[in-house]
Amino acid sequence: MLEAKSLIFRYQPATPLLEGINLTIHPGEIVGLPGASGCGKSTFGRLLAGYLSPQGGKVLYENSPLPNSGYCPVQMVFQHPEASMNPRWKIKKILTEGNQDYTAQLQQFGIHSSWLERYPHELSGGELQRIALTRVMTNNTRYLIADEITASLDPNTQALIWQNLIPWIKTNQIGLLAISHDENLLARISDRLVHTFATQ
Ligand SMILES: Nc1ncnc2c1ncn2[C@@H]1O[C@H](COP(=O)(O)OP(=O)(O)OP(=O)(O)O)[C@@H](O)[C@H]1O
Repeated sequence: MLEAKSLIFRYQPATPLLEGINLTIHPGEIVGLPGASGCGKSTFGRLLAGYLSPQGGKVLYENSPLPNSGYCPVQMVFQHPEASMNPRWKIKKILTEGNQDYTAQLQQFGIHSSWLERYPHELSGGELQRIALTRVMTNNTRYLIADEITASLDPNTQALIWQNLIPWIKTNQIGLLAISHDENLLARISDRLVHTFATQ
C-alpha cells in the first residue's frame, strides 16, 4: 500500500495548501484525482513520490517511510517530461541509466530505434512522453504518480499511452494515481475517483 496520512504542506508559512490529506492506494489500483487548477494536486503528487517533504503527517510505502537512497518505488511522470531528463544525454543513455530491459515497452509504444540516438529536445512532446513512461515501467516501480501525462497530447497519442499503461499497471499490480483536470478521462481509466481537493 501507498498511504498519505494526515499530510500537511504549505509553500509559504502563512498560506496553508494541504491540511490533513489522507489517501490509500492499493497495488493494481488506478485512483483518479481531479481538481481545479492550483488546488494542490501536483504538490500532493510530489509529496507521495518523495520530491517534497510534508510539514506534518507522513507518506508510507508498505508501512515504512520512502527510502532515502536508491531507486524510489514511487515514481512520478509529469505533463512536460523534458523537465525530468538531462538535456545533455541521448535518449539511449536516459533509458539505460537504470540497467533495465525496455524491449517490450519500446515495441508497444512504437518507439523507433533512431529516437534513441537523439537528445530530448529532438523529440516531440508525445514521443518524449513515451520515453518518460518507458523509463519508469520497470519491476522496481511499484506506484506511479501520473500528473497530467496526456494533457498536451493529440488524441491518438493519448490513446496509445493509456492502452499500454493500463495493462502494464494491472498485470504487474502497480498502484497508479492519475492526476488530471479532465474528469471524463479519469472516469474512463480509473477504478475510483477521489475528490480530496474538490472543495478547496
Ligand atoms: N515551488 C512553489 N513555491 C510556491 N508556491 C508554489 C510552488 N509550487 C506551486 N505553488 C503554488 O501552490 C499551489 C498549488 O500548486 P499545484 O501545482 O500543486 O496545483 P495543481 O492543482 O496541480 O494545479 P494545476 O492543475 O494548475 O497544475 C498554487 O497556488 C501554486 O502557485
